[in-house]
Amino acid sequence: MPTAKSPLKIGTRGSPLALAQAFETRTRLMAAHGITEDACEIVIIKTTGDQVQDRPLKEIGGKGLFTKEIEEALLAGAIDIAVHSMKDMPVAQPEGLLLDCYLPREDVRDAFVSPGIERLADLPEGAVVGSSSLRRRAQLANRRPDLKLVEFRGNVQTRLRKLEDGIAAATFLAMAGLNRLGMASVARGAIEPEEMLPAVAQGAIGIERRAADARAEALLTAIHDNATGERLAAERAFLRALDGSCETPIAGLAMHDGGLLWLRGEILRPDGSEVIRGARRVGVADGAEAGRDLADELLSRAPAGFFDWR
Ligand SMILES: NCc1[nH]cc(CCC(=O)O)c1CC(=O)O
Repeated sequence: MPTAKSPLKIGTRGSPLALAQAFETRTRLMAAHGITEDACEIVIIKTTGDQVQDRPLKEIGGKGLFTKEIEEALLAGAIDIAVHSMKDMPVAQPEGLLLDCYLPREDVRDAFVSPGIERLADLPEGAVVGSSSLRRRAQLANRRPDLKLVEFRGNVQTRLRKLEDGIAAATFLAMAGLNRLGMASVARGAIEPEEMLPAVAQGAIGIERRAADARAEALLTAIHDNATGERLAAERAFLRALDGSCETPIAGLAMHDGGLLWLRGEILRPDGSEVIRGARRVGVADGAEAGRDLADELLSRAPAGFFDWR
């Protein structure tokens, strides 16, 4: 058990959303184990993704822009557990680390954010929308080739200011992040998965640890949400089989449905000119296999050159 003398060190990025997720993790650990706040110390770690604010992330390149420094701190023993947005996590972890604890998942949907327009469908012909997400950009270009897409980065406040300044008529954020920041009122509404399939693992928080750390394992087992684990096993296997990362226009969502796991996935050309969709319904324990199988199917249906952007 962590004590005030040897507290559990919880590593996190310093952004408001990352901190909210770290605090939620600490609260759950305290409730599950009857430990006090000073037995769980929050340690802020600056990552490459945090340092570069002026360029689209895909230009910086490389996987794990928000995770590399945190995983190094875990391996070095500077922290004991690391709290992550699973959406930003590479599909495989470095040797010696394990990522097998998930908190109950938040809203998986994307939010439609606009000062003047009620719904995505109400955007006028040729409207300017801001997003730096390859997935959202490709999905929007596919549904609404008339829209003009501009790059949009920065935290929620920065993006809202850009909207107020008239740089774009609308933007998109994860509902989960807005909910965790107590900012759900910023969203005009949530976009249903049928209209915009979310990113793999959107809305899920994962907690990583050293594989050999028995204390961390025992602490995390008590707060793990099994249903979220089953869904992410399917979604992440799908992404892994596509060799995807946050640099690729891929969407995937698994939901429990009538005792089964229902996995939907799609891959897009970055310019949105083509989308390939598929789905599987399998037993809850077979999600990973279904994810790989669905990825194989979509890849086999993709015409030559579909992945030229890789
Ligand atoms: N790529 C940034 C990122 N990573 C996780 C979230 C939101 C929270 C989540 O999906 O769990 C966001 C911001 C966004 O897409 O609005």
